Amino acid sequence: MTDTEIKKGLAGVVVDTTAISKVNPESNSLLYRGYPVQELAASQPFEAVAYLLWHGELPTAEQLASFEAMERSLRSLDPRTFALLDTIPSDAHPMDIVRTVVSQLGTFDETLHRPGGWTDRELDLGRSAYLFAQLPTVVAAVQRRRRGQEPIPPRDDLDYARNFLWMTFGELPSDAAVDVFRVSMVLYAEHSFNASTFTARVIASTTSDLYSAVVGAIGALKGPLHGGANEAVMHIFDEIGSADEVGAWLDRALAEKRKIMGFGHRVYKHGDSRVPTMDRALRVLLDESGDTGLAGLYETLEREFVARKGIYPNLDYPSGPAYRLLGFDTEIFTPLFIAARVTGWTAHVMEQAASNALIRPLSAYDGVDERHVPGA
Ligand SMILES: CC(=O)SCCNC(=O)CCNC(=O)[C@H](O)C(C)(C)COP(=O)(O)OP(=O)(O)OC[C@H]1O[C@@H](n2cnc3c(N)ncnc32)[C@H](O)[C@@H]1OP(=O)(O)O
Ligand SMILES: O=C([O-])CC(=O)C(=O)O
Repeated sequence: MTDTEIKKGLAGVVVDTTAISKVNPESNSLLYRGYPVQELAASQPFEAVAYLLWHGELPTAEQLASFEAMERSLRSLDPRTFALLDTIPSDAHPMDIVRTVVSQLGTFDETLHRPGGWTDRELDLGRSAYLFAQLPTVVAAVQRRRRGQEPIPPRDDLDYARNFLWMTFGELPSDAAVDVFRVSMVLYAEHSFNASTFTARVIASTTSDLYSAVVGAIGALKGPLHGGANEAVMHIFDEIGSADEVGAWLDRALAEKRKIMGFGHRVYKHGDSRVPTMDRALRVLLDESGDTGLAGLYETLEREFVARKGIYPNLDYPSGPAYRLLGFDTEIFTPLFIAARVTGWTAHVMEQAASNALIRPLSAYDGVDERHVPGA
């Protein structure tokens, strides 16, 4: 061992600068390119937020129209993607399926077939738009396949949020419900150096390509300590059953030292900046559905856990029940997070490339002392 101070999990370590988002735990705020996320969630289509993250400015009306037209033109899946989906076990986890498809999309990109141009910004903007447009079609197809349903082709008369829901369910919910979905996408889009974004930046730092960075980021997002928590929240709800059971369930879970999914955060210690906005959005769906059982469970678990531990919900806590009320399978919740976060990941890949240094920290060795192979 050396005397070097080890920051396990890189907690509190500042590894680089970023101009993409600012997470401020003191003021409980989150800015995308300087704009409070709440203002973006209240006013912007998700397409405009993607554009903002990549370009640094909100689009003009003309820029938005041209970006939307491009996005709509890139939505259809290649027949080879359907063929790939047919080879994957139908009960494979949707995160693994989406990760595999993104990997395949990288192989379709002929600009990557030879070294050179792997980190070109103009090409990366095109690749980012392509993934942004393809992921809803992929996730919707994966959701439908789980239910034994045929995929529904994209509709270029619908915006991102409406088209996503249309391709998944073959019908559109109320405008209020569509808006809840749009808000969730905006809130999930970006969050500085979280584990999956950092993974993407590590991969980009080797001057590898953007698809490889996104595939790695998906792997990091899958874990329940990170993005997988929105799925895990609903497993916990299903395990508890009803509000009446919360107290006894929580006592048992805490005695067993279980982590309660959807609570806690590495950076925010007084609550997640995005939760009030997502909580209001969830309440729209709870009111629409009249599901008092789910509302009671959601409120009681939060109240009882905060009272016992003083640890607050993160974004995954209200998002889980919101996605259930929108009609998605629990295992599709984290793929929805992928579709949103691909905007932030790719913005970070381009930022890393623009000012690159190979990311390669040190470790302190604590294994056995030097020894020798007998007879060598
Ligand atoms: C979009 C996102 O990725 S947000 C995060 C989503 N993840 C989750 O919701 C999973 C549940 N939460 C957690 O596991 C943690 O809060 C994390 C991983 C998110 C952040 O954790 P860290 O900053 O590493 O803190 P750490 O896990 O060390 O927790 C500190 C203490 O609070 C406790 N704690 C933190 N979160 C929780 C929780 N959800 N349930 C129970 N105890 C918790 C820990 O057990 C630990 O207690 P101890 O000091 O007595 O050992
Ligand atoms: O910032 C983090 O560590 C996790 C998180 O909330 C996110 O990625 O949205």
